[in-house]
Amino acid sequence: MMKAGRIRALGAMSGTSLDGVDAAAVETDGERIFGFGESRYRPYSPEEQAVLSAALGRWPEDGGLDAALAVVQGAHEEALAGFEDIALVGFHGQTLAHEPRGRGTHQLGDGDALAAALGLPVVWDFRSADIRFGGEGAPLAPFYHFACAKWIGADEPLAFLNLGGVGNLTWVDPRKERPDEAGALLAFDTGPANAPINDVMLARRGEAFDRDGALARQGEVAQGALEMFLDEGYFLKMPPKSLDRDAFKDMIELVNELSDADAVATLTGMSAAAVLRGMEHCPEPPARLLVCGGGRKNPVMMDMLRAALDCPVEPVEDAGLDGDMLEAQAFAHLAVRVARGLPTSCPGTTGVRAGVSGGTLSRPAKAVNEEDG
Ligand SMILES: Nc1ncnc2c1ncn2[C@@H]1O[C@H](COP(=O)(O)OP(=O)(O)OP(=O)(O)O)[C@@H](O)[C@H]1O
Ligand SMILES: CC(=O)N[C@H]1[C@@H]2OC[C@@H](O2)[C@@H](O)[C@@H]1O[C@H](C)C(=O)O
Repeated sequence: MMKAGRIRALGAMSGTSLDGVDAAAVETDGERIFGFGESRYRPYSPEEQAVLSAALGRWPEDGGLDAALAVVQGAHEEALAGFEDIALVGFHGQTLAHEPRGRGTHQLGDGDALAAALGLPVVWDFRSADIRFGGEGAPLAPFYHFACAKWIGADEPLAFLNLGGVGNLTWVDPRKERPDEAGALLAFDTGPANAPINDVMLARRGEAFDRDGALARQGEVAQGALEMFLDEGYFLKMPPKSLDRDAFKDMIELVNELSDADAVATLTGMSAAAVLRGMEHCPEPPARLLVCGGGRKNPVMMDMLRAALDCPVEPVEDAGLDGDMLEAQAFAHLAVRVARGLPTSCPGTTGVRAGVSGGTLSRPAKAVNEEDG
């Protein structure tokens, strides 16, 4: 087990939107952030996206994943090569399926092979242990959000919202010492965020997403469809709770009869409404809501949140953080926690029975020999 001490770790995240791999370096001891390093975005090509898309929903035992695995490994090797002074890598992998109370969770990726390719120790498979101990396996960024809250000097409760393919919310009390202390964190997936908008944009317009909310701005939210969406049982469940990317795929049918602009406006309204429902679970009103992920660049979605919330709704950049790289940084920070045997989830974040340190550490043969000597 690694001793306490600050190191430069590199994290990689490829999210549910299947757009590419984010890689970012963080100086951290797994408890505190000391600074941020370089970052890189390595997009998936349309061909690679098609291979990954075809693999969504598959489990390791289903087989037939060789082509998708080659895409994930190749893209990560490119994304992670050439960073300087890195001591440890956190490799999230590409989520293909997530059924915490069913078959488990599946992040495609081979940490042994990545460790060998990079010549660096790699922590991977972050979510399985949490599920084995009764947790949702997600979200895992909250322990990093706690460190971010300390880094920005917050002294009252605040919330982080990630608007990726799926949305997730973390309420943080930075007055606590540790993230796994009772009452320090409450986190859960809010609902779909950009995934259904992207799906409709692609099907109807041949475009990957609704840039700057331009189409949603021209439409109106269909209230009937919005109410039917909010009747979903997921919104009645108490947190912690987590979602598969396509858990709400059928919601697209609710907007089938609408014009393109009204359909996209309504899906944008649904994502915002899901967040607003989630905000009701905060133990205390947060002083501010800091938003990361691609959805913070959608002014229509941001304005819907602002119109309904009492607290400021800001992109995380307003607090000096990088909203494109926050999740990649999270897996760098979490990798250090795993190497030190510190928990990466707790009852407040995933519903796991007690704090658990997830993840598997793979060392390249060379590093093992050096340590032995
Ligand atoms: N300028 C923009 N205007 C509107 N939407 C945008 C803009 N830029 C990005 N997005 C949305 O954000 C999405 C990408 O978000 P992000 O990279 O945070 O997702 P992810 O990390 O793949 O998802 P997750 O966090 O669920 O794993 C895009 O697919 C798009 O829908
Ligand atoms: C199973 C899985 O990959 N979940 C992702 C996904 O994308 C957003 C949301 O759903 C969140 O639960 C999680 O990612 C972030 C990084 C997390 O674990 O905090």
